[in-house]
Amino acid sequence: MRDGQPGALILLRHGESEWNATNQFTGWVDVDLSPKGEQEAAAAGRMLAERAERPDIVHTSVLRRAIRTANIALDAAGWSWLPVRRSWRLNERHYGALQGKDKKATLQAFGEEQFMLWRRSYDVPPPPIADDDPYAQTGDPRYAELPAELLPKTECLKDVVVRLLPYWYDAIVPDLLAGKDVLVVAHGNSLRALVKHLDQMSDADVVGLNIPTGIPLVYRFDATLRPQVRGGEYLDPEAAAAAAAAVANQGR
Ligand SMILES: O=C(O)[C@H](O)COP(=O)(O)O
Repeated sequence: MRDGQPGALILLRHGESEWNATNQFTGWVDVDLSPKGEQEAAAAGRMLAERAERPDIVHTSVLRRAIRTANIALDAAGWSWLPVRRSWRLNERHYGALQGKDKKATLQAFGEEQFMLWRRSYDVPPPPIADDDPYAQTGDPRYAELPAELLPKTECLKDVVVRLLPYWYDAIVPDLLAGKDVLVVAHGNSLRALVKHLDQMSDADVVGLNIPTGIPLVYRFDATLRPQVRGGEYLDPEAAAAAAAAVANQGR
């Protein structure tokens, strides 16, 4: 918390999930952290305690890999008592009919161009998931109050920007402008959407942006909420660069 200037924003992608480890498209499927992911979450918490502002409030998606990452990191930092809010608007991008599919097999079946269009293009969503697909969210009680037209069956990154921004402006920006430091624990593509917005990246440039698991990324702002450093500052920049390159190469 600080006087007269916006608080800091700390972004944290969940630790490695079970399906990151097995290289499967995940999206809204509610997989757990892998043992390595639990370790990454604890290490992120220790890094935060040593090198970052203590947040005044924490936000997570409603997916357990983000929720558990936040819990483990906060516990490791000694901050388990912090208030936490959750929203589906911070969820991973819905990966449509690709949810559950092996990334390498998908690359081999559809080729590099189509694979990368689905993974990284700004406005081409994967095919929609069928309601009776075992990896669809049909009947999931956590989305029961969402009107059917808001519950996605697939999303491109542009769709994520559109559903994320109301939460950004209504739930996060007021705290930042009040000088509070905010931790957001979310996902590779929901954080890509947020970083695109913060850095005013072009649709073309965001294609090359990859967010590593478990390494806190800190944004500090000027009075008009423009980032002081474009792209923010990773607390472990070398590890972040290596891990982001590994994310970019998934499937190969
Ligand atoms: O949902 C997923 O599969 C991952 O969390 C993000 O995957 P991507 O890096 O292939 O978009």
